[in-house]
Amino acid sequence: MNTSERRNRPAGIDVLVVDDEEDIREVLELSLLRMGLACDSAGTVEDARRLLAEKSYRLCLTDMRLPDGDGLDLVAHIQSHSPGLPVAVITAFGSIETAIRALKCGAFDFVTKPVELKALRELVSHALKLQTAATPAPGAGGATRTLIGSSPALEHLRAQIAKLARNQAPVFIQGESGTGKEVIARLIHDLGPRASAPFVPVNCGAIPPELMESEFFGHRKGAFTGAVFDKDGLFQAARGGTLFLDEVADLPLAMQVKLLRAIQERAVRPVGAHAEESVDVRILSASHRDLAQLVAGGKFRQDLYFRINVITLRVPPLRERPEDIPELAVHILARLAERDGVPPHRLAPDAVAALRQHSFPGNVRELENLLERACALCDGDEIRAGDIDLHPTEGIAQALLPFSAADSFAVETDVEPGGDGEDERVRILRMLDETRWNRSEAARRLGMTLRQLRYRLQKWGME
Ligand SMILES: Nc1ncnc2c1ncn2[C@@H]1O[C@H](COP(=O)(O)OP(=O)(O)OP(=O)(O)O)[C@@H](O)[C@H]1O
Repeated sequence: MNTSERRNRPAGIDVLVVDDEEDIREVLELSLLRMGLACDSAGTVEDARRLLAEKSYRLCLTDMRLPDGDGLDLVAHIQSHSPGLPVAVITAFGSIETAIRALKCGAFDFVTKPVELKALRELVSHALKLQTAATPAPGAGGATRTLIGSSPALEHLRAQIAKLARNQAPVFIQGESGTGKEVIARLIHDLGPRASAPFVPVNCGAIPPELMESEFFGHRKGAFTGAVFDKDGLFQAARGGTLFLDEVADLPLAMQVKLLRAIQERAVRPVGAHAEESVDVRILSASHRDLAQLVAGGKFRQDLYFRINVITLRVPPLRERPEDIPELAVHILARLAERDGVPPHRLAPDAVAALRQHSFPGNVRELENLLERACALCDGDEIRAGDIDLHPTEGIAQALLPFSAADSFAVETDVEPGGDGEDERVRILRMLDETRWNRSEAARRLGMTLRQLRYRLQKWGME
């Protein structure tokens, strides 16, 4: 570092750089200084610990291999002594396993060697935003209240969400349909340093396979018939923010390979383009299916599974937390009332008791649908048990069951009899029956798009 650069050094110390190679420390310090950040540096875990005990920093950047330990020791130390301090690790090029281990230990992000200025800049920018991001304590008010419920399971989930919002690790959200996986993904985004950038949800099951590459990575004008303009893909749309891959298990194997590459390289190549463009996005994904089982059955790539599933968040079904039902119901009734411009309906005690006993295969979405119907059917502003139709098409579902099981042999489908997928099929068929096969209305009531519904019907050979 030359004298004039030393003179320009900002007053506070922002970053602790830990690397045993002096040249690398110098390069990092210089790069950070040019971003207006001052650094301290340490060459060993012990020196780093001493500095951490003496001063407070806004970011710690550590190499993995140090003479007296490794970067993970430091990540663990910071987790227990300064949990608010974001720590990022520098890993050797290609050693993705190490990066994943670091993320699992609580590192907020990683960069690979040789450290590119652009990647460093993005990392620093996210780390510094963490200091100002809205990160209420678990259980506190604020944004976490968009996730309704106070059961121990939900409080635990809320605490995990607050933690995960602070790092950049890919998270896989597993839970039955309608449990709130998208609500949770949004929260992780909203509470983190990417909150001011876009959150882009994509239903992987709803994109026709032949359009997938262009939808995800964009295309150049003339790349194929109909490509009359350059078009950005979902990765570009989520730049700086979060890409939420909902129903990730529905991705065809060919697309899984391309996605893995994009995630690993942090770069995409639009269809018809010659060069890759780098994209900085955090990947969150979700499915109601058991990805590990799909991997075992050869339907999901193991390498992609490990990449997107650094941390798994399990969302419990509503029947495992019936104590959340009254609170959710009040919230849903208030929302319906606001939508319709009327005072909210109240739930009579016998209605609450009936709801608490129901098994809710469709989870919170089913509760929403039940309450919407009950509001329309009840007299006055109180919903009584008799106004709630818990099994609107019970007989029909039973009649459909043998058909679903038999059909699953004839049609190439990933629905295993008795599995989650079959629950979904019964739910969809019930709704179609209830709406006299009005697909748009059924999709609306099921909380999915018409395209998503059509995709499922096509998959089951029913359209
Ligand atoms: N804890 C919750 N608090 C408030 N609303 C919730 C909660 N859980 C779910 N919901 C509501 O339930 C509906 C379904 O939630 P969401 O779409 O997030 O579920 P999902 O698990 O992603 O479903 P799917 O697997 O079918 O895509 C939404 O209207 C959402 O707002």
